[in-house]
Amino acid sequence: MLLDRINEPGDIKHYSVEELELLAQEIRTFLIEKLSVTGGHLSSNLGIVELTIALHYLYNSPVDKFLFDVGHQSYVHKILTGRKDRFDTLKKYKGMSGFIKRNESVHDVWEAGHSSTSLSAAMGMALARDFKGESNKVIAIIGDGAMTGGMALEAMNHIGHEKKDLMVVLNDNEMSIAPNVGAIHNYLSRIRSDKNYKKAKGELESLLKKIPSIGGTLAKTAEKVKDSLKYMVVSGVLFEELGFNYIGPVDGHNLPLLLETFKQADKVKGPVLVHVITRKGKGYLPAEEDSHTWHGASSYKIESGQMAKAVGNPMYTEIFGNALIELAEKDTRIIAVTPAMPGGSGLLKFAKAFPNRMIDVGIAEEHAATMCAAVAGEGLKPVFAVYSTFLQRAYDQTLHDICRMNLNVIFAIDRAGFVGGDGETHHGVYDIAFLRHIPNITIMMPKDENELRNMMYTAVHYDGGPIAIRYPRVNTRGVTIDETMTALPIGTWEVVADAPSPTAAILAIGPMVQLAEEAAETLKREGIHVRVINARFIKPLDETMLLQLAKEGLNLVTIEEASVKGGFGSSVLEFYADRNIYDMRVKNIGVPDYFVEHGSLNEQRAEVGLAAERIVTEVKNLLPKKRQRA
Ligand SMILES: Cc1ncc(C[n+]2csc(CCOP(=O)(O)OP(=O)(O)O)c2C)c(N)n1
Ligand SMILES: CC(=O)[C@@H](O)[C@H](O)COP(=O)(O)O
Ligand SMILES: [Mg+2]
Repeated sequence: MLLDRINEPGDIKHYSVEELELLAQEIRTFLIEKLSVTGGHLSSNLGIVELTIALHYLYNSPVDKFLFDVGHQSYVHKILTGRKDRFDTLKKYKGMSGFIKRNESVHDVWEAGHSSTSLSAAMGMALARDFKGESNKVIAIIGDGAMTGGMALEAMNHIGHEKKDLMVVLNDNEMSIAPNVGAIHNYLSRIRSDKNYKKAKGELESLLKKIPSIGGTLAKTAEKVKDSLKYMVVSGVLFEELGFNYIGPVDGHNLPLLLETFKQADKVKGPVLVHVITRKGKGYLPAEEDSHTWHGASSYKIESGQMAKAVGNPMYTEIFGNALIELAEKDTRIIAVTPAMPGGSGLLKFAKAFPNRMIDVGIAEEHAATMCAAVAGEGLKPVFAVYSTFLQRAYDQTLHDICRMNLNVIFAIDRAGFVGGDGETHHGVYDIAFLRHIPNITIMMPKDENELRNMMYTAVHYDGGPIAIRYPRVNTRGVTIDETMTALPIGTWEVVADAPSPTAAILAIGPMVQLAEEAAETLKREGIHVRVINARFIKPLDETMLLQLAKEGLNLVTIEEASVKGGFGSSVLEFYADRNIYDMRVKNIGVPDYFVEHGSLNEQRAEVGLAAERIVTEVKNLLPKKRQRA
């Protein structure tokens, strides 16, 4: 196999085009085999095989810089840069990352995970290169979905102004995760059908030449018509107007054509955009026909080496999607908004039930947030469904446009906590810290699926301003679903376990409540009695309960699967400090101040000490010294 002989990009430089095409077939087979065991971003990587081979064949990584936008489609790059033998560890603990990782290879020059950063980075690398008087290539590989991200447009605006030598390869497969949306997508679609334009233009010219005498005048008029037609359809005029040299569209699976195209592009001075048309999932029919389902690891489950459609227990996401349908049936004010994640956010069924009430804005979290503010300002009930990590993009819009005007936006924050295989770029562990200090916002987290439903009911019937529900990327607790949903009194916590004279109280949020209950059982067996509190409102705190705990003189342990710095636990400390209550002994357990890498959820929790055993230890550490010795 050709693949066996590849340990670095230079190993393919002497291959013939026929051998490169054979290599592409081998890589596709390799990807399907490996990912049928490990999972991963299958369809995006199957679609970028020839393109990645062509780039490594023509250019010299790492001197020439390859910047993969998002980085989920960098498996072929990893294969060609000496990591094919690590694919059994893909997204595994201490194994190979599913994204570009600088500490993995010198060929990995720009990390991502969040979309639309590659063009800004390419501009930065070109700027630095020119300052240093170097002459390497800077090549950003960005998908049509990522191109809808605001950062990409900001960068293009600047690149077109500076006119530095750099290349943008637009990998256009008409798909984001779901089918791509937006005016840019529509524009690209028109270019993709460019052959129609060429045909129309040719026919128009030959027709005019046949008309004697007036033909000339008509031709001039027609020229204007043709030019206006050009401004509607012709390939790349949008990019040309932004200062790029546009080349394309070109078939991204035709290796000889790709090689020739890039050779042409190399002759161009200034920024050049090569528009490559690919098919997401190419080479694996189920993924070609339904690249949405086969986009990411959570979309399919591996069974006996074969890939099967998504199976498994419902996650909180499914409970959210079903409950939103129930609520929307009764409340026509409800509008669901997603930034390009309808599937991952559990809104596909909602979209079927209410086609005009599910709005996919593309990869545009900032826009989504401010749009929701305006929708709420007009008296409707926008539900902004967004992963915690991607909400980081909309911090200012949340503060400046939603909370400051105190508008009734509902935040459905999914993937709150560790996410497992996607690792540090995707963990939802900072939203408590970056939201709880903003005035007017209410933040909740359910301990189980019934509480999630009740929180959604609470949020829909709450008109006191912005309200957020955060829930994790884990299976639900499997409790029996109560058909009825009820409102929770804002700012009230729930005692889930108690004892006659507890020595301590454990304040837990979300899935940590279950760990706290387990810890309480263990402590009870050792004669140490504690109260377990489901601190289901992260903001506002249950001040009555906090003052009662102080009155009883209980030690406190707080636990959250979120940044301990600035998290829920620190808000408890602030509460007591603000009231000059200093004799409370409080221990905060949470995610420490470093980035936790990819692995399984359990491995990540174990690494940072989110475990019942840790709670037991911390409760004991807070006991009076004499009791600790007992
Ligand atoms: C800021 C941000 N929002 C959402 C996502 C989730 N996401 C990951 S890949 C992707 C689609 C990217 O589409 P495209 O760039 O066309 O790449 P393709 O998978 O089609 O090759 C999305 C929405 C993200 N990574 N970053
Ligand atoms: C690359 C990216 O950002 C998404 O594909 C993400 O990996 C989806 O995560 P889930 O699998 O949790 O939906
Ligand atoms: Mg795409």
